[in-house]
Amino acid sequence: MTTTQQNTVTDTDTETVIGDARERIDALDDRIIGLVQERIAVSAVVQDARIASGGRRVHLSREMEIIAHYSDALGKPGTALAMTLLELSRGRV
Ligand SMILES: O=C(O)C(=O)C[C@]1(C(=O)O)C=C[C@@H](O)C=C1
Repeated sequence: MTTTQQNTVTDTDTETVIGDARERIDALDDRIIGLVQERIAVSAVVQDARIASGGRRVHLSREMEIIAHYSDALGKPGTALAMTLLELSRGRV
């Protein structure tokens, strides 16, 4: 096998690895989006119940717990992710 042929095989393998991994990423992203949509719906149940009983939409101490949970698990970007999830779930404050 010549060097050029070896490189061709290697390039094909690389494309297969990348293509397969990207399919898995796309499938994971679909599941993550589904989970985010589910989170938004469950959060609405909590907010609606609180508002119906005379409370407010926003519960800051609970938000601090959620942000801490994400930042403990994922570091500083976890904070941004938690804040994005909260904004998606209760709108902008
Ligand atoms: O856990 C609550 O009390 C909620 O209302 C849910 C939720 C959330 O999406 O996590 C939404 C708004 C509140 O400010 C805090 C948290």
